[in-house]
Amino acid sequence: MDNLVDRPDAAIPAPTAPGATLTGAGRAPLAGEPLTISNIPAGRQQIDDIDAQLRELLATRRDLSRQIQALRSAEGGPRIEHARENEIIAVWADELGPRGVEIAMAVLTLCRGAAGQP
Ligand SMILES: C=C(O[C@@H]1C=C(C(=O)O)C=C[C@H]1O)C(=O)O
Repeated sequence: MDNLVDRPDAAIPAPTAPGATLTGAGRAPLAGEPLTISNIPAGRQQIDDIDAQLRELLATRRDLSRQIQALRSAEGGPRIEHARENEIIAVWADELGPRGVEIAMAVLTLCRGAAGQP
């Protein structure tokens, strides 16, 4: 697929990965870096790419979280630690307000799962 991000410099090489996006500087965007688009399909492509990255990160986070929970359970501890979860929620709240709290709680719910649940 063609790169849909604005690339004023025609000499910029094509992205190496199919569907990969580049900044105007011809490199992959850094996390948190603002991206400028000039049409709706370009913006939607960016959003789809970001959503895919978020899903991958969530899967990695869930795997790590489950490993920690299993280690603690194996040591006879509780699978869930509310104090740690409250610290995490507070960070999200500081950054994003009430919606951050909702997202943090959804993330924690995903990562906790229930016994025998994916
Ligand atoms: C991963 C852990 O275990 C559980 C899962 C957490 C998480 O997904 O962030 C946080 C606290 C615990 O309820 C941990 O204690 O760090």
